[in-house]
Amino acid sequence: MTPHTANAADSPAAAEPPVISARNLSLFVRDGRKRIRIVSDVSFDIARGEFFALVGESGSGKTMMARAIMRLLPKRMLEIEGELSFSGVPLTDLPEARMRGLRGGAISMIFQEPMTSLDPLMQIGRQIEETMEVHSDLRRKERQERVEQLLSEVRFDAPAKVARMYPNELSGGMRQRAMIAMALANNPKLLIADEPTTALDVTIQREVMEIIQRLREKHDLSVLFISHDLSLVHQYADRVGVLYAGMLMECGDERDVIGSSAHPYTAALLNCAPRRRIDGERRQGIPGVVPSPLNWETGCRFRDRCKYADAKCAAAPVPVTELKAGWFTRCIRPLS
Ligand SMILES: Nc1ncnc2c1ncn2[C@@H]1O[C@H](COP(=O)(O)OP(=O)(O)OP(=O)(O)O)[C@@H](O)[C@H]1O
Repeated sequence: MTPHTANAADSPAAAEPPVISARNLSLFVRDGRKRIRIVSDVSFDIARGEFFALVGESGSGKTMMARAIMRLLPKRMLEIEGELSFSGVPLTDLPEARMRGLRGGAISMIFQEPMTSLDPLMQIGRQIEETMEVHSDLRRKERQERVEQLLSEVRFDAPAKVARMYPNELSGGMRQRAMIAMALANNPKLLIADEPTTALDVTIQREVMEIIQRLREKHDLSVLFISHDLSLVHQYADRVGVLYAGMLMECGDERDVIGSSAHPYTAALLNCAPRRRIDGERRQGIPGVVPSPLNWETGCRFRDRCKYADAKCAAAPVPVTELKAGWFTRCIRPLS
């Protein structure tokens, strides 16, 4: 399948391999003796410094993609087929010892719930220092200085004071910022952010997004942003991948995917998004539910919920069509 990638020649990072490259990637989980495919034939690249958003309804496979990149689950629980590489290094067969060096080092991740990463019994500064102990050879004094520098980068006015605090002394938004500081401790190349702002109110959400954006610009960080929130994606992403029932239905520049959605699923998702409500349109859910991986059939997986579908959509696997350089869709009659 053709890679879902931006026009490489236009990219300033054309000479170096993408930070993330996925080719015909499928993921499988085990349920007893059954091997269940939960992601099918996904291809995309994330270039250096690029903000790539993965969107889709609950159960579409976004989190499992992130887990595959971080290799957070052992092979017996999450199997990877196809190619997945990080800055040219294949991740699929990388020995666990080397993967541990990348995780929390060159690749780091933040979650919706900061307490997934933060230890409630340890001071914030100490926790950030610990990640540096694993991945760097900085001395104690240097680590402590870096902790304060990181905390001020995520806009704490009194970093030394925050370093001595425990997670329960911070508000939700402050905890999220502390988690970002921790994720940045070892100068990652890739930050995976899985619904990092979903639990926060709108003002704090903006603040966290602005921090991620600023850090990304300052450190040339690539971001894989997993979200349901298309208005945030519209505002911050360079490129967007739309995942549905484990398949990438559309992928391309934010301007194309959000601005002129080619796949009826992208259009339907946008129709549910708050941005459209502001325009005065009524919010509509997409009728029906995402099919379970146990019930995937040949043909387009969205067809039962698609208002444009006919018999042809069920007949054969849907090929990927390139609409223009770097903009792909998996629909036999794209809207654009
Ligand atoms: N151990 C498992 N056994 C069976 N199915 C699984 C297992 N783990 C995950 N799945 C299925 O994999 C699919 C992808 O789940 P995933 O959590 O990646 O979706 P998501 O898009 O991140 O959803 P959300 O937005 O709710 O987090 C879902 O259909 C889920 O039911």
